[in-house]
Amino acid sequence: MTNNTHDTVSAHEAVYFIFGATGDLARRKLFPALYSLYREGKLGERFAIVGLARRPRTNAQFRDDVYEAIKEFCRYKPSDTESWNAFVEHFTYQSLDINNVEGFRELKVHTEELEAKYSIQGNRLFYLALAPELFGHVSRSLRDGGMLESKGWRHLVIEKPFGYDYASAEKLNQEISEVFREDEVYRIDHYLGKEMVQNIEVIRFANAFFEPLWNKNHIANIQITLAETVGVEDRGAYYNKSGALRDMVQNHLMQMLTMVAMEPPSRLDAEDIRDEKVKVLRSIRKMNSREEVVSNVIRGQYAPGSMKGKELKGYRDEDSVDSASSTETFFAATLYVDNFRWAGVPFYVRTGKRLPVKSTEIVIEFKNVPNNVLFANKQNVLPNLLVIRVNPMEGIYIKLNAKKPGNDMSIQTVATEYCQSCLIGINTPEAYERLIFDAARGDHTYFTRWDELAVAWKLVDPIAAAWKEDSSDLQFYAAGSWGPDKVEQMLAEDGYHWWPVNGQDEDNVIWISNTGK
Ligand SMILES: NC(=O)C1=CN([C@@H]2O[C@H](COP(=O)(O)OP(=O)(O)OC[C@H]3O[C@@H](n4cnc5c(N)ncnc54)[C@H](OP(=O)(O)O)[C@@H]3O)[C@@H](O)[C@H]2O)C=CC1
Ligand SMILES: O=C1O[C@H](COP(=O)(O)O)[C@@H](O)[C@H](O)[C@H]1O
Repeated sequence: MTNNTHDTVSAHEAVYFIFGATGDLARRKLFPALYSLYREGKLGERFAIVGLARRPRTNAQFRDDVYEAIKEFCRYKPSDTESWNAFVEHFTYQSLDINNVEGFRELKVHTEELEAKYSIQGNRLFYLALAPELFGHVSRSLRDGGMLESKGWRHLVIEKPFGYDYASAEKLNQEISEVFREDEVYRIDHYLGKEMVQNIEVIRFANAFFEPLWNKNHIANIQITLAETVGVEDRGAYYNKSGALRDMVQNHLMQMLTMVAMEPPSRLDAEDIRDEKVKVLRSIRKMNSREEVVSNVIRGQYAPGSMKGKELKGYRDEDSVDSASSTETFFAATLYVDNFRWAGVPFYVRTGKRLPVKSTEIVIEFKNVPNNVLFANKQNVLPNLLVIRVNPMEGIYIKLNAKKPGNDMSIQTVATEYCQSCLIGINTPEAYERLIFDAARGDHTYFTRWDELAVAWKLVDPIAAAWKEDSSDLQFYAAGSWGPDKVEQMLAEDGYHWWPVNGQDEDNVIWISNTGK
């Protein structure tokens, strides 16, 4: 946590401004997250939520929208009328174009009324669920409209994507930093709000038997998979400019890699943790030429295919996608972290849309024992694995070798699993709940600092530039498959293979698990 972290008890006593309150993110994620926080007592009663967007809405209409959103997307369903009304009366709506400074002056008057009504001491959280090109405008209008003149704190929460490349991200950051200090800015990467991503620190730093092995001497390779079954849905216009590299790799994938690879921070403090993460990003080997990109990265695009018997169209046939698009919907790469701990250890990463399962997993494959007498007997000794299941199933398992009961030395793989989702059910806090809560209490730990973002862009920019030169390396894969064939080869060349994800499993494994399997 940063030094300016607020007391958790009073942190939620604030006015929350949702810019983009009529949009998809507000509906699917933000209103449900706020309701869950409320139901769990984390918002208290001294708070107000102001929805802002251009289209006209009365307070009553807005509250109806919030109701529908929560009914559809929240892990808690709206309670009885009395309790529901007690919650929703905290919501008001103002029609506002972010370019209209006069509208911000009206907002200031409205805000002061709300602060008086709920005894809020001037704490203001501005959540920008808007297109990134509007971030700079909003920041200026907030300042010019007098919205930053309050005696409490002001926190700016910004959605991804933060820029399109390093140059645009830097410009955006410059615009924001004319108005807000870095410690007032909370850049969302919702993967950092996921339970199991945060759990990486505990798994690593609270278990005596992992940390001594967590290095090149004992780890053969690390595999990170972010597989999605969905296609681009109705986001073709955005996605076609972004592709998997900017949509998933520059942010979510890099963030997970840094959590796995970072040095233990000396304190569990936001700045110490983020310092360690930046060091990892700086150590990732850059690809400086098209040749290096082509030999280390595979990009793919889904072609027509099928999943669970359903025919699926190819990416180029999706709405708002151009029919000759070379945008990648799949990315796989071998990355190296060139530092003492990880020298020579391949980090195999892959992400894609229209893959057979929805699953985010991190696999740590340990090296085989140095002198395995059992190998001589052609025994099937598999490497030990630690698997962190991030999404949608949450949990961890380790795979070990044990003797099969009997007279010979046959070997049996045993997997011991902690399935968190099986224990807690699907009602675990959503990433957005944690992140809104942390942003209110001033904890930056799970938000990306500017220097992290800058280095991440500098890593992916050369890849994008190499791809722009020529698209001959783009591979097609059938929707519903595991991506281009070359992806298996990428590991096979190093003598490895991708471990199955999402509970797909090999024969001959005994599970000891709280799933009951
Ligand atoms: N949707 C999602 O799941 C995710 C979204 N994001 C990011 O969140 C942000 C918002 O996304 P999303 O909700 O999907 O986008 P939408 O297009 O659904 O919503 C955009 C919102 O911005 C408002 N808006 C647009 N122009 C103005 C303006 N000039 N003044 C005031 N309000 C304006 C719109 O309302 P109106 O037209 O009424 O003005 C609308 O409420 C984007 O940066 C996106 O990349 C990130 C991760 C996931
Ligand atoms: O940020 C994004 O993430 C989602 C995947 O998130 P998850 O929590 O469902 O794993 C992805 O579908 C989307 O394209 C991307 O913008």
